[in-house]
Amino acid sequence: MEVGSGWVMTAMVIIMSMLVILRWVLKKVNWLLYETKLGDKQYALPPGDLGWPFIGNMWAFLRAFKSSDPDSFIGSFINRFGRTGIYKAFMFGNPSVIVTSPEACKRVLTDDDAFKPGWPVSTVELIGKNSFIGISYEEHKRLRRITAAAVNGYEAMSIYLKYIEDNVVSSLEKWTKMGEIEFLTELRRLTFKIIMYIFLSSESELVSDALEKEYTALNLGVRAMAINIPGFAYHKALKARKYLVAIFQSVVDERREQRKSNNATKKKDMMDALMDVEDENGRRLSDEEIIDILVMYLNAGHESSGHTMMWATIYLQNHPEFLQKAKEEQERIIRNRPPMQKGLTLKEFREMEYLSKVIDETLRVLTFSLTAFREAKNDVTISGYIIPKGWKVLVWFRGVHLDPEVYPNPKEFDPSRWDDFTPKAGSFLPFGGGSRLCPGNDLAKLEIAIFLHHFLLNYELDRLNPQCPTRYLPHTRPKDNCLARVKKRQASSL
Ligand code: HEM
Repeated sequence: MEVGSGWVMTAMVIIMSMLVILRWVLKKVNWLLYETKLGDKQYALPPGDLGWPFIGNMWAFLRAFKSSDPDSFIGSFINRFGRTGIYKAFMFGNPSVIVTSPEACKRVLTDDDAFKPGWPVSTVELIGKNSFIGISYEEHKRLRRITAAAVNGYEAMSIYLKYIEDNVVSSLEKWTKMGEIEFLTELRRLTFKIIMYIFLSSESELVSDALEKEYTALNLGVRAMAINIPGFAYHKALKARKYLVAIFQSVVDERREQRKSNNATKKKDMMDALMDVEDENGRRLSDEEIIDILVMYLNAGHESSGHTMMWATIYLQNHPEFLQKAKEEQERIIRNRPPMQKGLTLKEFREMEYLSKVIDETLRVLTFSLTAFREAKNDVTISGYIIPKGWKVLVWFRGVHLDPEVYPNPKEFDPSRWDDFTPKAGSFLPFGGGSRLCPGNDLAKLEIAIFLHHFLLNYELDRLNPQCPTRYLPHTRPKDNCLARVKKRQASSL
């Protein structure tokens, strides 16, 4: 009996030792594959670890972002390697460096000589190789100049203000009659309708709703593992892209026909601008190029604004004192309005000082765009560490916005932190920075402000599950998409 248990013990010790050795060996695979070949430079890499073979740190990333504490992912780097603000890791299939300090983020976003876009291949497949994340530096510069002016700036905003306001007002009114709604889903439909109008002059709700559904599937795939097998999110996303491309192709065909028949009375929209643009050799954009730009812009231009509107509403409702202050400002704007004026003006939008702080604070706490991807064009030194040529760089916006050393008590929603406070360079990046700064930032803020203006004055949100847990992938949202009733605000309900 005693001899038998001795054997069992020995076998267990051997198995345990083998497991420990196996773990050690596996942990060294990525180091062997990616670090040793750097020679002496490997010693100047930032601190961190490249995780397991193939999956790298993705398991840890997904585990954290599927839990209630997504920041435990970066937290584990800080705990293990200190607050260096720059860590090596293996993300989305590539050896990478994650930057989380304002200085490093700013440098990566603004140094176009050292960095180029570095989105995962799977993302480029879904958004399009001719979209801004797949084209050359020069081509990006040219297409950006043409498209950005049409969505941002004073002129564009004054053109779209009335359309946005009319649709906000009618949507809010409609929602009060719909009973229980997924507030987020409805906001996304609203913002999608607006961006469809700006780009395609389309007002068809049927087309708009059908496309928006496909975008939901597309976005689920963007943040998922790139497994192209039926049933997986990435596979569904590829199918959604195919469908979107087919629809946009028919829109392009139809527009080309219209233009042939010289329908000159129609207003010019972004589609016309894209069809008219010529490079220095007189070359025009192909259908594929136009379609990829549309796929990208229509996606970027609605998800983010819809989510931000929802969170601003939730945060305000959770803080009656801030809601009251924001409401009073909007009431003041209405009181000071000339009697004959109908609807908001850009001047009034600029006077919404407190609301602007509410929006900035929402953008910070939410950080809709978790990260942006770049790639080092050469060996680059940041904060004394080397980022080797070809390695990906993840600009971790969320890390900057929720860093207690940059924003005390960072998870607390507090618009007053913006009183007499100008964030130092690189520490407030909701729209990114540098040559790829979001071209829709003004438009997004305008949409959100118009929505909050009308919501605060006349409505309230009655959530069915106010304690509903939050999901962080693909974007931060309540699990139930904010199931709620939108009600007319009673005079005494504050
Ligand atoms: C709250 C709303 C929004 C947020 C938080 C947001 C955030 C961002 C961020 C962080 C980037 C930078 C990505 C990078 O550096 O690689 C970006 C880029 C972009 N955004 Fe937005 N965005 C918003 C609204 C919009 C709107 C309304 C539009 C369209 C009208 C838009 C169109 C784009 C495009 C086309 C890019 C790529 C720019 C380039 O690569 O040059 N975004 N956005």
